Amino acid sequence: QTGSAPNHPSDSEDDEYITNVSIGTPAQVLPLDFDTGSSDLWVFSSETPSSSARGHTIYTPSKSSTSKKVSGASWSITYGDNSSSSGDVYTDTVTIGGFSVTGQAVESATKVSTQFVQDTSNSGLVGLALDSGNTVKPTKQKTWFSNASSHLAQPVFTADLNHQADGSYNFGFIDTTLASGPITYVPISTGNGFWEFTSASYAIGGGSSKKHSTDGIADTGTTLLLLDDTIVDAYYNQVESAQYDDSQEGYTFDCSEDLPSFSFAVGSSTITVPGSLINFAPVDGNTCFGGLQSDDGIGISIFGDVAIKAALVVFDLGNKRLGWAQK
Ligand SMILES: CSC[C@H](NC(=O)[C@H](Cc1ccccc1)OC(=O)N1CCC(N)CC1)C(=O)N[C@@H](CC1CCCCC1)[C@@H](O)Cn1ccccc1=O
Repeated sequence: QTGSAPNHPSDSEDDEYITNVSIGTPAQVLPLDFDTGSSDLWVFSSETPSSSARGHTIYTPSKSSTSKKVSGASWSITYGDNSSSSGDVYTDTVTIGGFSVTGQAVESATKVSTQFVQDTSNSGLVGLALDSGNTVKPTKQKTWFSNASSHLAQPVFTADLNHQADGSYNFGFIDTTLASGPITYVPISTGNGFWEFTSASYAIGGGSSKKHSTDGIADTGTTLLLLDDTIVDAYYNQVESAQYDDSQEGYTFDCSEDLPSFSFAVGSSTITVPGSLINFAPVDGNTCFGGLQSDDGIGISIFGDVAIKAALVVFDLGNKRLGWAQK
């Protein structure tokens, strides 16, 4: 058994990637943001204050014949960008790309932070990190992929994200035709509950590769590529008009500049992010914001959408490994 669902960028900046998910009986279809950096499936619902839910599609458990309230359960999550949400928990049938999981924990939001209220491109998140990161108390719940994996042809899923174009999340199979190069696998460390791996070196443009160990996570829920300051400073040193813009809290440069590519090691291979993907978005006039920025010393680097867009990424739970193939 397999599943295949299209995704699309939420806006002209590729800020998020949205996939339609069916919840309940009859199906209630919500646009959700798949996040391999967290482990809760939560939705705007009939329990979300209507002033907060305006502009969002909501899940109404009472309209689903297969919903069950998980008595005494609650959840609460705060993300890296300080957005947050919390609420109570139901189980229901959740179908993604034609593959159904029954008894999936669907976390219903009774509170959402301003960022979520304002971001009407999604009606919640599907967490696809490891189960250990789930926030439901008193009993942790499993992710949709964890519940699905034992029934899928293979315990794997792939992320294919594209700049201003549709992509896919495939479950239970790997469509190698989505990639231009071979898949290189690296082991993940599961201690923090993320798809966490180590990259041994990087290169800027056609330059020589520099040994630099990066401990990072593959995170579809993060827009940018966030790496150590030394790497980021070295990169923008190669961009003539680049400067650190305090108000934007990141490097900006003249939009007309040709940006160098950025390559990072995956095992004995490398993935190259073209400069065009690092010219992330205009901020004003002809000043543009970079898709490669500092990880602010948060102790872990984040290979977010800017990096994932350059590759087909294989999340292999069965073998506890991550696969990267150039696109
Ligand atoms: C340094 S983690 C920052 C990251 N949030 C972003 O990447 C947001 C995404 C976004 C874009 C547009 C509108 C709304 C939200 O976008 C920016 O912050 N941007 C994009 C636009 C740029 N101009 C400025 C910088 C983040 O918390 N991700 C988490 C998932 C997000 C939460 C917010 C909603 C979307 C999904 C998550 O995987 C990060 N995680 C990873 C590991 C552990 C904990 C953790 O929490």
